[in-house]
Formats: sequence, C-alpha cells, structure tokens
Amino acid sequence: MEDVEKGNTNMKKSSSLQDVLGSKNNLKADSVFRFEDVRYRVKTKDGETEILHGIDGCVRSGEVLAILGPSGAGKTCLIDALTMEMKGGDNYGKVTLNGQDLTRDVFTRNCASMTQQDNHWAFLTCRETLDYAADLCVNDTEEQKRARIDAILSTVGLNDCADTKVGNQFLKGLSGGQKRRLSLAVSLLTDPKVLFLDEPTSGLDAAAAAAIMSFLKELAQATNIAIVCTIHQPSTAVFNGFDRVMLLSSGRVAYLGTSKDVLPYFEKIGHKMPANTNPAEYMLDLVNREFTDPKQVDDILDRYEKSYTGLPCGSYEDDLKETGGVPNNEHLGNSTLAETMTLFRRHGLLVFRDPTLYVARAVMFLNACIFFGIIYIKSREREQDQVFSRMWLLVWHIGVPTSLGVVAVFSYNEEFAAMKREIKNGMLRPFSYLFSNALIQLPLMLFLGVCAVSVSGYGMADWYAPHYIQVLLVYALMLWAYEAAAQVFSICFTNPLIGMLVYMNLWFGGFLFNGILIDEKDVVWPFRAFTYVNIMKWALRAIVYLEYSDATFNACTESDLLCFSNSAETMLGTGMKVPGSEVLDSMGKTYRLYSNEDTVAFDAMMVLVIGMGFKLWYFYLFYTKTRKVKEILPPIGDVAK
Ligand SMILES: Nc1ncnc2c1ncn2[C@@H]1O[C@H](COP(=O)(O)OP(=O)(O)OP(=O)(O)O)[C@@H](O)[C@H]1O
Repeated sequence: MEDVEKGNTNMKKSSSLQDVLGSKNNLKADSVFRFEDVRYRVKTKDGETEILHGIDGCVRSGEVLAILGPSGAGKTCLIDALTMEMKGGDNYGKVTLNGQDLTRDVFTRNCASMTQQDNHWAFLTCRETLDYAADLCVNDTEEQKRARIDAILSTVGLNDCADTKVGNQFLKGLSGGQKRRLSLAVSLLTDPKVLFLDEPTSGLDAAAAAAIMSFLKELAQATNIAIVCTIHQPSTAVFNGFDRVMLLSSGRVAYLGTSKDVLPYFEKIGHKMPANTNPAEYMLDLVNREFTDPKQVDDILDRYEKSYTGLPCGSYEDDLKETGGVPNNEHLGNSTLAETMTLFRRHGLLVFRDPTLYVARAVMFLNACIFFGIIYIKSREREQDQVFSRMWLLVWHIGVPTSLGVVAVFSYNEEFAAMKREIKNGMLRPFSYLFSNALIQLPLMLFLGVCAVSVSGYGMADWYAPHYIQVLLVYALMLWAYEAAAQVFSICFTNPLIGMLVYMNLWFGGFLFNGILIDEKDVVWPFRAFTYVNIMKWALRAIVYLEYSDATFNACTESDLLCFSNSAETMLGTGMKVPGSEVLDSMGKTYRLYSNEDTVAFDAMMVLVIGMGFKLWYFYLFYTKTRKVKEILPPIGDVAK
C-alpha cells in the first residue's frame, strides 16, 4: 500500500522527461505502428490450429492502444507476435513501423518491450541500474545522461527509492509496482518510438494499476511515444483515458476504436450498458465465452467483422509518405569496447554483491576441500601407505568443486533472460557481453582455485609447495572448462533444471571415466569416447604428476602394505627415500593413467581444447539465441483457414 501511495504522489507529469528529451524528441518524426491480418498458428496433434484470426490495428505517436479481452482471448499471443517474441507457432501478417516492415533491426533500434516478468539485477540500486543501462546504450555526454536519468527517475516516481537495491526472493528490495516502474524507466532510456507492455499492471492492486496506466497515457503524450499494452479490467477512469481500445475474444476482434465510441457501438448492436457499470467490465463480460452464451459472443464478433471497413488510420503507404520511414535513433549506440567495459564494471560489481554465482561457491569449495583435508589428514605424512590416500585427496579436490559448477547453470540461466531482453531492446550487442564475461571469468577461476587447493591441499595435506603455481594454473583451467560447459547447458534448455541434470551427467561421466574407477581399455565403445573428451581425466593426470614427480617419499618398511619403489637402491631395507618418479611409475602398474613421463603441457592443452569447444558452442548459442526473433511471415488471409 505504501508503494501505491508513493506511486500516486511521485509519478509526476512527464514534463521533466520532456524537458530533457526535448531537444531531440521535438525533432522526432511522428510514428505510426500498424498491423494487418495478424494470424498466429500452432501445430497440434490434430493438425494446425489458428489462435489469432487476422487481427488489424494501429497506433500513433502520443497514443495508447489498450488490448483487452477475457482470459484466453489471445492478448499475449498478439503482443508476442507484434514484438517478434520466440514461441512455438508461426505468425503471419503485415506489421509496419512508419510504413516499413518490422524486422529485428527495426525493432531493436526503435521499439522496446516490457514483458510480464521483470528481469532486473537484484543487487543493483535503481540508480545504478539506470546508470549502467545509460552507459551501455546512450551516446550522449555524461552530463546529459545524468540529467536524463534524474528526469526518468522522477517521471516514474522512483526518486525516493533511487538508492534502494532492486532485490529478489532472498534480498528485500523494491516492491512489485516499483520493479514494474523500473522496467519502464530502463525502456525509456533507449528513447523508443513504440513501447510494448504486456500486462503492466499485473500483480498490482487497483490504485497502483490506475497510477501506472494514467502515467503511461501522460508519458505517451509528453514524449511522443506510441504505446501498445495489454490490460486486465481497467477502472472506468483508466478505460476512458485510452486513445484506442481493442477488445479481443477467441482470437478475433470484437471492437477497435476510441474508448468514447465503445458504448454507443455496443448500444447500436443491442447491448446497452446498465447504469453505474464499469465499461471495461461490461465489455469483457459480453465477450467472455465462459460466462456468456457463446452464440451471443459469436454474434458480436460477426457483427464487428461485417461492419469493419478498414483501419481508421489510413494505410502503410500513407504512413511512409507522412513520416518518411523509420528515422535513425540518435541516442542509441556505443562501441563494442565501450559496452564491454561497462558490462565488465557492472558484472564485476555484481560478483562482489551477489553471492550466488562466485562467492557462495568459493565458500563451498573451501569448506568441502577442508572436509576432505581432515578425512585424509594422514596423507600429509609421506609414507608409502599414504601414496594412494594422497592421490584420492587430489581426486576429491578435483571432483567435488567441479560438481558444484551445477550452481552456475542456474545462475547463468537467470542472467541469460536479463541479457536477452537488454539485447532485444537494443541496449548492447551479444559479443560485448561474451567478451566481458570471458574477461571476468579468468581472475575468478584463479580465485576459486586458490580457495580450493590452498588451505586444505598445501596447508593441511602438505602438498609439494614448489609446484603450487603450476597446479593452480591447471586447476583454474579445469574450472574454466567446466564453467564453459555450465554456460552451454544454462542456455541450451529454457528450463534450468534440465541444464543442471545434463551438467551433472557430464560431471559424472568425467568422474567415472577419469581412469581411476575403471581402466580406460575396459570401457566399451561408444562410452570410451568419454575417456578422451574428459576434462577431469587430463586435469587429474597433470596435477598428480606435478604433486608427485619432484617430491620424495619415505622408504618402504615391513609394516607397509604397499611399496612404491621399483629400483634396488630404494627397495625394502635400504632405508633410502623413494623419489616421486619411482612412485609414479609404480602407481602406473595399478592405474594406467600415471607414469613418470611429463605430460603436463599435453594434458593442459587437452583441457584447454575441450574448454574452448564448450566456449565456442556457448558463444554460438548465445549469439544465435539472443538475436533470434520470430519473423512475421507474409499475410495469408483466410485461404488456409
Ligand atoms: N502453443 C500453443 N498451443 C496451443 N494453444 C495455445 C498455444 N499458445 C496459446 N494457446 C492458446 O491460445 C489462447 C490465447 O492465449 P493467450 O495467452 O494469448 O491468452 P490471454 O488473452 O493472454 O489470456 P490471459 O489473460 O489469461 O493471459 C489460449 O486459449 C491458449 O491456450
């Protein structure tokens, strides 16, 4: 409720925004967004089903087109089609901005969409969110950018919580309504000509919803933006404020026109609204198949279709003549380097603030490895009996932290949703994110490596200290390769749980076929492929070699169950220390993986090659998925119905 009150009092008239945008926006040509014969078809087991049956509509700069309809009417399908959102079926129709066909580039440079889901960075404040967004995509001077942000913050009524963190289910922050307004603020930064909002009032109470909707109307007029939004049950005052209203039912139009003409139209076709009724509710009830006679609904839809004589706003050829096509968006666009550096700063800050991706993992690495350090504490003695225990401690140090990479699958999946929206709304290029992410990962993998091996390995288990740096580098490389795999699986599947399961399978395959649990020559094809494409195996062999090769072990004694000596000088009774090279050769008799041959460079190369494979796969998926939009196919009319 507090938020609602703030929303009502703080959502100022948009004049401050107009003042800031004025110099450029006054020059902005009027825009006309038009859609004709929009159809949406999905494949079903019985063939093909048409969900939208040829919808027409248009909206001009400064206007709000509100799409209403009972549940299941097709509002979301329509807005998804107009915003080229990826989803199952195919969209057909003619959709134009200023007479030019809507393509991905036209959309990205001139439109912004706000979905029902707010994808924000939970650990940034409102102002930081806007600062970074402006640094990413606005090419004005610093002073102009700050003035623009201040204007937008006060316009959307977020001044009072400018320094509040956005928050999420774990961190208390902005309320639902404030998050919606922040989404709106970010969309406004790119100075769109058309703004799409799917249920901007969802999850808000009546007063907050009314405040948002009347704000949108003022915003459209003050900034000359065309707004298309879907809405559930607006109040009478909000409804009367809409410039154009589209009423949908069963994927067809029941009414399209001004809000003041709605009641006379329905009265003319025999549906007079009773006194003291909310017109929006009345209309929705009239066309709601679930609670009204379906024959009446069909009759209303048929009557509209019969009386329809074309859109009340000319044709797309007129739009082109009138507006001169789609102008360049002067505010938008920075170099890839500038975007990369901004993202590096933003995600660098998030690494420290948001514990989920790295900090929590660092703590888990430390704790898990210390646990194994305690369990295998006797392996710190360089006795013959402890040779295999030392190796098993290394195995756990490699196996357990890499399994925790599963957390990254979940985090990257969430991050991907936010990045996808920013890229689609024209805020940055996909490669800027990929470069900045690659840059951030390098020091972080080293840091995670330090957390994993330092205390438990070199502190508690007395690993061979002169090779600390080499071990750390191989270890960080291994973590990097697993991280790349986690990134692939985070965006391969929409549902992060599937990605997590696939990651765990990869990890389990790595553990099972790393040469310790089963001899690789005993593994049948095609599973034997996993003994080659196995990050863990190559990393383990390199790290074991670095740990053992230059160290020495105590001489064999009568009480030792095993003796890792293979020369007469160090055999039982000589009392000579056993060099690591001999121990490695002896270990090779049990595990084919080990030998006294130095293969560290080769092993590291193998990890690098596998990691690069995952990384390139991830780059490809990220690039194609963030650039992919649902193309609108040419109109098909009623022929294929
Ligand atoms: N891929 C699909 N396959 C089959 N039916 C679909 C598919 N996508 C949407 N529909 C159906 O299309 C109709 C319109 O769905 P849509 O989500 O657009 O409704 P809506 O008006 O936004 O409803 P609500 O207000 O409840 O969100 C629904 O009956 C829905 O079940």
